[in-house]
Amino acid sequence: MIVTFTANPALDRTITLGAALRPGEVQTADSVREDAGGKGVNVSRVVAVAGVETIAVLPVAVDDPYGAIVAAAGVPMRAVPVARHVRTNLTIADHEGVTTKINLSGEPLADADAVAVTAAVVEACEGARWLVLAGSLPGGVADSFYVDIAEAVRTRWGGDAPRIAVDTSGPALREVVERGAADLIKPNDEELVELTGLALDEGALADAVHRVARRIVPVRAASALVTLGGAGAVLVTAEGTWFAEAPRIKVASTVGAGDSSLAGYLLAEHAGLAPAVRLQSAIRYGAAAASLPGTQAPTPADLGTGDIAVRSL
Ligand SMILES: Nc1ncnc2c1ncn2[C@@H]1O[C@H](COP(=O)(O)OP(=O)(O)OP(=O)(O)O)[C@@H](O)[C@H]1O
Ligand SMILES: O=P(O)(O)OC[C@@]1(O)O[C@H](CO)[C@@H](O)[C@@H]1O
Repeated sequence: MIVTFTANPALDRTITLGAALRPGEVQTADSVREDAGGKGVNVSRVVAVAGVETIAVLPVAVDDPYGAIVAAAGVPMRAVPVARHVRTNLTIADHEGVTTKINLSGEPLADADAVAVTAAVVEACEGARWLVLAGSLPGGVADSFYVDIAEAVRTRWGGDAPRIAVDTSGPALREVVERGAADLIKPNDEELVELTGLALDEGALADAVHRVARRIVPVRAASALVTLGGAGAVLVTAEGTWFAEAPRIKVASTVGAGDSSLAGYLLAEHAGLAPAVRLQSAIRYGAAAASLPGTQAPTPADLGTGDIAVRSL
């Protein structure tokens, strides 16, 4: 079972244009769609459609329509009633799949609600193999919120605690890494640069990612899946480093591609597959997500069948 926790969920509204985005002008959209988003929800959606047990723990006000949208999407959920309402994030995808995303911070989470969601995550982790802590933190909680949750889970479940994957950014990611709280982190290249303060040499991107990520793995995080958009992804563990290029696809919307990669990695790990195969699964799921509109979750049937070459670095 894979438990996810999304501290700051989002309703994702995606507007698709039949032309390039022209800032400052009035344009007519081709279509609009809404998906229950937020990084952990996206991971749970992919895991659920792949037939693996999952539960998405979410702070959702009782009168917030977001809860019903998650349920309608078929994502098993543990909704923790809170005072705040879920934000709406906007994506504009142009005719070539170029994606402009505007995220809101959302309302702050009250102290008592933060205590309630922490307790719900701890309880949901009984018997789980992985806990995924994902997305930005809402206002009102400390930058160490994910670290505090990880500690609460490990204190409660001891040797039976799930392994913990974290996909966040900025100060929340820094706390997780400085405190060595994660078994797996999933930064993209920009987040890795922000985290380490080190630049990536564009000429040999995968080798540069390997060098920079080695400053963190395995001492500050047991492993890292660093996604590089259309350039692929690098997996760094104590045992080795592997790089795989992404397949060429027609991009519809890259929103949620990173979450699908993480889900693909975890599904392969859950199935007991080797690191290189986990990386291939991450790449396939990420590429499938990028080829689908909005924040649509890829199913196993959406995955490409072409060879994904993996290189050991
Ligand atoms: N243009 C693309 N072509 C092919 N595959 C892509 C493309 N963009 C993304 N992918 C796939 O998705 C994975 C994750 O993409 P990316 O690094 O952009 O994630 P991210 O920045 O975490 O995204 P998000 O936060 O929106 O989920 C890549 O490793 C790759 O496998
Ligand atoms: O503001 P955060 O929490 O960092 O990111 C939120 C978000 O952009 O992440 C998902 C894509 O990864 C979307 O469903 C959602 O809108």
